[in-house]
Amino acid sequence: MNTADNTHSTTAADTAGTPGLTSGSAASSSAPSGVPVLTVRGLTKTYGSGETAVDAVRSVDLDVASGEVLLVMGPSGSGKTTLLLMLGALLRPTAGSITVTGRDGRNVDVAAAPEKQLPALRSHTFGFIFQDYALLDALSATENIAVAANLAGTTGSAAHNRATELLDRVGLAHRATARPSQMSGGEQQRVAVARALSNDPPVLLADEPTANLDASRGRDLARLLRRLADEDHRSVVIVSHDDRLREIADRVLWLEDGQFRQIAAMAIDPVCRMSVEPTGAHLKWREQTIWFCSEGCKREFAENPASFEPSA
Ligand SMILES: Nc1ncnc2c1ncn2[C@@H]1O[C@H](COP(=O)(O)OP(=O)(O)OP(=O)(O)O)[C@@H](O)[C@H]1O
Repeated sequence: MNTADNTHSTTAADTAGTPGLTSGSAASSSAPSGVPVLTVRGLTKTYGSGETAVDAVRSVDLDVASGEVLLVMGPSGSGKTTLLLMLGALLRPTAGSITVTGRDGRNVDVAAAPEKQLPALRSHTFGFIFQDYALLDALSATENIAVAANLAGTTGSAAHNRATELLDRVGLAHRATARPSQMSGGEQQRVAVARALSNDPPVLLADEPTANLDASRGRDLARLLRRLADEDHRSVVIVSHDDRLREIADRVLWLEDGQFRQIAAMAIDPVCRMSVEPTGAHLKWREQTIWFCSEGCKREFAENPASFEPSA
């Protein structure tokens, strides 16, 4: 990651920070060097109207480069899912443009595309990864991927071969005939990643992909996403609360009230590793202020601070 031509203004190294301390870099939604694949301007989504209107995303600008892993974090209700759904042409924006460059080099404004073009646009441009995997339990791992390949126009033995190849790529060749209910959460999410790759999309969009995985499986999944960006030059956009994903991100952006804000104001709870606002539970330790998401994490830290040191 962070190869020489990836001179992002906010890098994983910048934002990893010391647990409990605010990180030092400002969030940047501007383009890193590299070929832009997604260019977003003035993106806005308002749900409802009149007195009950909710401005979920407010005039957001964003560029995502080829091969870049972008992590969007933020509190619950800040607009992360709304943003991701709009990027993937699953939700119409109220205003703004989303220009995506396809594998053929052509630019399409997803926000302005006619409704009848959207299914084809989605299936050739985006791969989706969801928190709950969204696999069909009546089908085997191979069949789940082959069905997605079918929808993107690859049929018969070609679809089966593609599914087999992708299962191998995510390290699950030996689970080809297993059904989702026979697999662990980590395995199911890997199948979901393979399915997302079935149409060879330039952009992968992931909504809380590690939320249901334990620490080690979450890390494995994060590394897999990083590898797909590096090896295939895919852009990967992840929205998540999971601080572990910072390790593989080229940039971390903080969304709050539908707008990107300075990430410098955030701290990392050293116990649960969540990003937290430096406004609630805290204590002084070794002349530093350590911030927590809750009194529970603060208590846990106070009982044995040394075990939560960065190197622990
Ligand atoms: N279909 C909808 N109709 C009306 N309001 C909605 C709808 N979907 C989301 N909202 C509102 O839009 C805002 C942003 O919601 P969104 O789900 O995008 O946030 P989020 O950051 O993904 O939250 P979380 O982290 O809890 O998933 C919230 O105030 C939410 O209540």
